[in-house]
Order: sequence, then C-alpha cells, then structure tokens
Amino acid sequence: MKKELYYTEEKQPTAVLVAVSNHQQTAEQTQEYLDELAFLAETMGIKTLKSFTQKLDKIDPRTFVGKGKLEEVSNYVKQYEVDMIIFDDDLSTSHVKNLDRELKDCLVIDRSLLILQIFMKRAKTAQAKTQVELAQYQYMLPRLTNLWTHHSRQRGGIGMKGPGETELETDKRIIRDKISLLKKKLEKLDKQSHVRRKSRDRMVRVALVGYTNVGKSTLMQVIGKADVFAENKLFATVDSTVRKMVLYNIPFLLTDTVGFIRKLPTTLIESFKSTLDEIVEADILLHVVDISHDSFEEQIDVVNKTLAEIGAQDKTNILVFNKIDQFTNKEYPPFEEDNPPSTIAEWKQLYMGKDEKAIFISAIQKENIEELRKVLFEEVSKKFYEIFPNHEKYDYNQLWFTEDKKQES
Ligand SMILES: Nc1nc2c(ncn2[C@@H]2O[C@H](COP(=O)(O)OP(=O)(O)OP(=O)(O)O)[C@@H](O)[C@H]2O)c(=O)[nH]1
Ligand SMILES: [Mg+2]
Repeated sequence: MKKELYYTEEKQPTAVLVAVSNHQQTAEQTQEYLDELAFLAETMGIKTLKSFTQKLDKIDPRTFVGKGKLEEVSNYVKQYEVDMIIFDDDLSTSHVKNLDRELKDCLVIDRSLLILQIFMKRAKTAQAKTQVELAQYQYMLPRLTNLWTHHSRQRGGIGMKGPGETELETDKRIIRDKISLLKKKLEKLDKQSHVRRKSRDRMVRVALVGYTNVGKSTLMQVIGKADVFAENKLFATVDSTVRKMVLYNIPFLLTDTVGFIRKLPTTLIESFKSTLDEIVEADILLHVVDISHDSFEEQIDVVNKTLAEIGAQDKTNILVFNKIDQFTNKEYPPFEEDNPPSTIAEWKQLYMGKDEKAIFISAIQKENIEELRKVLFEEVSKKFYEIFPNHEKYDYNQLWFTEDKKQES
C-alpha cells in the first residue's frame, strides 16, 4: 500500500525534483527551470530537498529518465524518506506506472498536477473553482491507471494511489459524468458573466497581463488604489478582478488577471477560457515584466506565445518593466553589473526600452508611476474617443498639472 499524503501542521511534505534537459540548454537555464519548479512546490507548502537533472535529447519512454539516473533518485528518496518526486514535464500513463513500480513508497507527480493544485487552492469565485475542477478531471481521466483517485481532492491530499483495476472503469465513468456536469455548470456561469459584461456600459477596457509573480496585483493597487491580494507566491491571483477607474476624467475598466507560466497545463488554458476572455476582450494590454528576474526575456516570450494562443496578440500593448529597484545588471552594456541604470533616461538606453511604449517602474517604491499613468491616459483616451467621438475633449497636459498639484498639496 502506497503512502497517502496530507497537509499537516506538524510535518512539511518533502520532495525531490527531476528534470531532463536537452543538449542546447545551458546549465543556468536548467537551474532556472528547477528554481521555478521549487518555487511552485514552495507555494504548495512542499519543501524541496534536492534536484536531479539528466541531459537527454529524448525523454525515456519507460521511466522518463534513464536507468542509472532513476537508481540514483530512488536511492536518495529511500535514504531520506522523501514524500514525493516532482517531474518538470508531463508524465505519460506508462511513465507513472513504471515509476510507481520502481519508487514504491514515494508519490510521483508532475509539474502540471502541481500547478493544478495551486490553482485549486487559490480559486475563490464559483467560476474559477469550477474551471480548475474541470481542468483537474480532464487531466486525470487519461492517467487514471494509478496516479489519482477521485477521492483525492475531497480528502485534501496532493495525490493518492489509485483504485484497483475493477474499480477503474467505474471511476472513469464517474469522472466522465463529472466532466460533463462541470461543463454544463460552467456554461451557465459563463452565460451569467457574459450578460453581466454586456450590461456594463461600453467602456475602455485595460487588462494587466504577464508572467506569474511579476507584480500585476501590486500595480493594480498602485494605479487604482484598489485592494487586491498580492503575495510573493506563484499564482496569488487566479480569479480576475475588475475595477472601474478614472484617470483624469476618462473612465475605464482595469482587470487584474491570472499570471502565465512556462508549460501551463493545456487543460487549464482550455477551462480558463472565460477568465482569459477578459484579456481577449480588452482594448489595451499592460504587459507587466519583472525586469529583476534572470529570465525575464524568456518570460516575455512565454506571455506573448500564450497571448497568441488565446487570440489576443494584436492589441495595443504597453510593456511595463517592473521591479527596477531590484534589478542587477548582468549583461546589458553600457551598464555594468554593479552599476545598473539609475535614471529613467538611462533605463531607456537599455535595448528593451527601444520599444516606444516601454516604461520602467517600481510598483513597490512607486517610482515613475506618473509616466505610466500618462502613457495609459494617452492610450485610454484614444480608445475612449473612438467609442464616444462626440464627447468633450480633455487636455491631458492641463489636467495633469492641475490634478497632480492638487494631489501633492
Ligand atoms: N522589489 C519589488 N517587488 C515587487 C514590486 N512589485 C511587486 N513586487 C513583489 O512581487 C511579488 C508578487 O507581486 P504580485 O503583485 O502578487 O504579482 P502578480 O503578478 O499579481 O502575481 P500572480 O497573481 O501570482 O500572477 C510580491 O511579493 C510583491 O510585493 C516592485 O516594484 N519591486
Ligand atoms: Mg496577482
């Protein structure tokens, strides 16, 4: 009998991470991927004890990693009584079967399952909860041999060993029924939110998008003084929050959205479609980037790819480089590592600033927020007058100084 795992106050679950890297990948990249996986685990309260990597151009069809590496992992896991092994890529049904056989007492999960668990924990609205639940069942169905049982979620464990073969067919049927039930429930909820959105006056809509943990919710608070949950954990925001804002007399809607991540499970993207519609239906995207993160350029690519996947790639897109207070320059001349840009003008000399609409800010230290507001105002008012061509025109420069002085005094 395999061990079951619960979250308890007394004992923090432990894990080892396993990743394969191809030969093009640098050691730093592999390390960054593993750091991210460890951060995901930490977000779930799981402590990472060690990481294992193997250079492989093709994942082993039987056991994900090669025989020798698996033995190494297996020995470590036994010696330190590790609770679970987290693989950085999706495991197939036969991987799980074979790994289970080799690793006996240790729980085998993959990155997608971990992300699904985080979403489950974070979801607050009925819609988000239903969306994650659907994604989970869809993830489970093809893998139902022995990775999961339908009890696992109700019983609050991160994963449990599955049913015997005879129960398997019954379980599959139950899950299929669950899936169609959840789909119906979602349809109803989607219809309701669609009606709600339609009943809102036609307003300019701005969405904050970006990789997870870049500071979208923090920025939402700064721009609108809204009370939005921000935390140094991955996927602090899973539900989208919409706030009505007024910037120098021009009203618009600002939406804080769920963050993106490398290898976001496809079942999640599918079932989060209605949440992601907030992005698809937006007029303007504020693409927030954590410039202090070592792989921020790759994160920009991941976000752009995900935007393209949901059909939101051709919108007015303002790049907002956040966390300049924390940036340590490693590779961008003319600046040196111990001498990063210090003024906004210098920031703009960095190659990323060549994009005309790129802005450098620190949401935490409220640095350069005025410029962000100015650019946002310009874009929002452009859209506003497209929608309401006969509306009285506001002069930004005048409003800017009068309002700004008022705020200062
Ligand atoms: N140093 C620094 N930290 C920041 C800044 N802005 C946000 N943070 C921190 O970054 C962490 C993540 O911030 P959030 O606002 O929750 O990020 P998010 O993009 O909404 O994250 P998800 O909802 O998880 O996708 C928090 O610990 C913030 O305090 C900044 O300008 N500088
Ligand atoms: Mg957030």
